[in-house]
This record gives sequence, C-alpha cells and structure tokens, in this order.
Amino acid sequence: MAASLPPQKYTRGHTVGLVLAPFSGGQPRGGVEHGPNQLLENGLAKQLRALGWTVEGDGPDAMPDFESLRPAKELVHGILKNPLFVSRVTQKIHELVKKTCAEGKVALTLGGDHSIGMGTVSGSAAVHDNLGVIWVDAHADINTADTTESGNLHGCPMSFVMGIGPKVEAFSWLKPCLRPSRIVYIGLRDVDQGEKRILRENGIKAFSMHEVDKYGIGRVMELAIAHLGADCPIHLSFDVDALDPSVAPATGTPVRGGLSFREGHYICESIFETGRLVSMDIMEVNPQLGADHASLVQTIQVGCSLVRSALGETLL
Ligand SMILES: NC(=[NH2+])NCCC[C@H](N)C(=O)O
Ligand SMILES: [Mn+2]
Ligand SMILES: [Mn+2]
Repeated sequence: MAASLPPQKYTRGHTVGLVLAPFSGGQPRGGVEHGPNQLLENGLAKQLRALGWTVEGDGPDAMPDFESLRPAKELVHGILKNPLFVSRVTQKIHELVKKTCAEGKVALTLGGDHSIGMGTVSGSAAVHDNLGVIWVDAHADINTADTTESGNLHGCPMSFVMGIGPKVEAFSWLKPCLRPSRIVYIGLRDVDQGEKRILRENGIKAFSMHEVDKYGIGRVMELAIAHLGADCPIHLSFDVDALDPSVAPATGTPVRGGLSFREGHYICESIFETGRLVSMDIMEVNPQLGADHASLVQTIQVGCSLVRSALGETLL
C-alpha cells in the first residue's frame, strides 16, 4: 500500500515528472551520461511509487539521445568547451523542466553533469516566482567565461542563470532568472579564486563545510531555509560530490572532507518537510569512476536514497 504523503504547497497532487539528462558535454570525463540509466536501473521510479508518488517519464523509450544535438561546428568563446552543444542540451532541459513544473508536478532531473543546472534552474524559475535555490556541492559552479580555469561548463551554471560575466553568444536563449539573494550553497570546499570573489561581491549565502562543522547540519538547514524566506518554492540541486568521497566515490571531481551520509540525507529531509520542493536535480553520478564495482553501486544507491529523502522517506 502506498504511503500517504502530506500536501505540497506549490505542486498539484503528488506527481513526479522525470527529466532524464544523459549528458557529459559540460566536462571532459566520459561516463556521467550513464547516470540517469543507472539510477533508474537501481529502481528509483519504483521506490518513489512505493512512497506514494505517481511517477512519469521512465517509459522504455524515455531516454533522450542528446548526440543528435551535437553541432557539426562548435562556436569558439575563449577556453569554454562545447558551448553550443551545452547550450542546445540545456535549452532542451529547460523546456522539459518548465513544462513539468507548469503541469503542477515536481520536476526531478537525473544527470548528467552539472552544466544541466542551467536548464533546470531556469526552467523551474520560469514557472515558480521567487524560486529559492539550494545548491549542495563541493563546488560553487559559479565561474564565468572570464574566470573559469578549466573551460568546463559544469563549473559555470550559476553565473549563467544569474546573468553575470561576459555574454556568451551560444547561450542567447538563457535570460537572467536568479538573483543572488535567492541562492544558498551547502557543502562548499573547493572554490576557485574567481568564484570566491563572485560570492563575496554578490553577497551570496554559503555554508561551506566549515559552517557545517561549526553549527551542525540541523542549524545550517534552519538558517538556509530562513534565508530564502518562509514561503517560497524551492529548487534543490544536489551534486553527489557534496558528499564525502567515502560516501559517494563514483563522481568526476571528488573532494575530501565532504558531507556525511546522514548530513546529505538530513538536507533532503528538511527540504521535504517545508512542503515547498518544486524541482530537484541529482547530478554528477559517474558509473565509470570509482575504484571498483562496489563504489559504483554505493554511489548509485546513495543517489537514489537522497531523492527518496527529498520526496518524503523518513527514518520512522
Ligand atoms: N559540477 C562540478 N563537479 N563542478 C566542478 C567544477 C570545478 C572547477 N571549479 C571548474 O570550474 O572547473
Ligand atoms: Mn556541481
Ligand atoms: Mn561538484
């Protein structure tokens, strides 16, 4: 028997619309495009149905083929890698997330690398006024075309949705849609110099691992939710590298000193408790990385359990 879920303020009924994002063009390591398939094969949709959700978008032909969007000729903008390809894919994701949210469903995007956040945040913000974004990550992913040292667009989605930094021609579809005050970071511990300046200059609220250690995750979540305000819709973007590599090893840019298993889940549980989660990303699960098969299985399982916690699974 399905559990009965409490009402959610900003969505109609209890339907999750899956948005599958098998994409790795925002960074150089292959494998992360298999994240969505692995999460589904581990039973994610079934697990959400068992919690009482209606789940759409996991049918046999649901997996999109983004290769067809790869341009014959890339645009050049400094050291940015694949700007036109990333733009086309994220625009597609934007449309899918926007449609799902407009239908009153929770949009759950399975990545894929974190450049996809350009599409998910902008797609959700196009429907939900005053959206607050909780970005859980070891990294701030707020480089601009000027500050990025890697040229990897998975390190840039936040500056792109905010509309800061130089205009990049390939992304003319992406209009500024997120003010700095609508962002809260949790879990940061590997932030580039240019990104630190952007965070400071824009007064962006960030709870790095230092604050998680200092206050504990319970207090951090109280402060995070209070910062966004008591009554706004919330988008949760969860990069699994926010977790300590001992918890989620199969990811492209692991950084030691991360969130524990319980801290990660507590974040998700406390966002569910607000009743205001309207969209969520689970990103950077890379089944081809990690030392062995066990670390892969562990990472996929933790990805699934984070989503369950954000969608109402409780310990008791
Ligand atoms: N989504 C991620 N894992 N991002 C890692 C970004 C690392 C680095 N800051 C960069 O710009 O390349
Ligand atoms: Mn990230
Ligand atoms: Mn990261």
